[in-house]
Amino acid sequence: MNRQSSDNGTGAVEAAVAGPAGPGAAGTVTEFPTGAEATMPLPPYAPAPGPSSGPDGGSAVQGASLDARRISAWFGDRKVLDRVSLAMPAGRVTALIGPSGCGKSTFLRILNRMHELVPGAALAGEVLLDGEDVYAPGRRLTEARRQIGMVFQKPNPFPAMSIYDNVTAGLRLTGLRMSASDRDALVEECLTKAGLWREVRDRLRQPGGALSGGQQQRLCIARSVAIRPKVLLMDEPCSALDPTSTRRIEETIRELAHEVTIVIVTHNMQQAARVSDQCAFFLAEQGTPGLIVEHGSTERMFHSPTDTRTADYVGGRFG
Ligand SMILES: Nc1ncnc2c1ncn2[C@@H]1O[C@H](COP(=O)(O)OP(=O)(O)OP(=O)(O)O)[C@@H](O)[C@H]1O
Repeated sequence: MNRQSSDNGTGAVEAAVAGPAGPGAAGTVTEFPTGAEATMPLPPYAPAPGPSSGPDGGSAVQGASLDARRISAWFGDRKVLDRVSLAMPAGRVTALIGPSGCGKSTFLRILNRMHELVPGAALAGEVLLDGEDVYAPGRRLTEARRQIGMVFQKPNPFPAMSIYDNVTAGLRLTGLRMSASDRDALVEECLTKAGLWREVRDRLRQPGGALSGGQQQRLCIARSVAIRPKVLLMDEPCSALDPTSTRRIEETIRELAHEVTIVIVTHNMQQAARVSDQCAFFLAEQGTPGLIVEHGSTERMFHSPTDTRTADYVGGRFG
């Protein structure tokens, strides 16, 4: 099924998940929702469940499965992805790797319906979130973005807004009301999950823009987590950060993976090896649209890939 760019104005939403600076160079969006979509209520807030046991006695898998089927994408006449299929299991970290320009970010943006905000952009295929097509007719754009959050390359907190208000920004923009004590608990919970609570607990009323780059990125993660997404997309979330901040974010990713499905684009092969459970290797050869050459468990992709191009890429011989 072909789907042309369908933004209708209210669709220019990255919800609060994305924040004011938008996704960056390609398709920057800075508007917030208006009208009915702006006040779409969230489900009632409930404290996050504690660790639970699955049938095998281990932790129950949370998050949702995401299944991309035969995704093709165009910018104008130019096809940049060709029938890419990838299953991203619930509660796992999937890394998208590959050389620059092969369509990783485009694929990521298709997963939460951001691609369609770019003028002239089009796509074909299906994205199933726990079996339901996020592009189904009648399905709200904001609903997809609430369930599938996004963290960008460049940290984009609301700089003048307090740390506390940054975390709750998504709730207010989507119309959720909750008591002050529930809100306090949520802020602590989300900052803790993002690995930032101990560093900011005494200065929650200071502006988000006063934090370091790595702290700002963790604040953005806290903001995304606050609206309880089922999936968190991360587009090179550490590329603007120093090694210490990078390691801190990687720890956060591993901790969050217990409760949310994560899909991360990274150029850093060590990072892909450290944080992901499975990898998909994208490639666009000689001006052809990007496709997935190979995907599988991170262990296998790094130690016994079946395609020589994968071996060359993860081995640092090109890219
Ligand atoms: N807004 C846009 N308009 C037109 N073409 C675009 C746009 N965004 C991306 N492209 C093109 O689509 C192709 C895929 O780009 P994309 O950013 O998805 O690749 P990528 O693998 O994520 O690259 P990188 O690793 O450098 O971020 C590229 O050829 C790029 O030039």
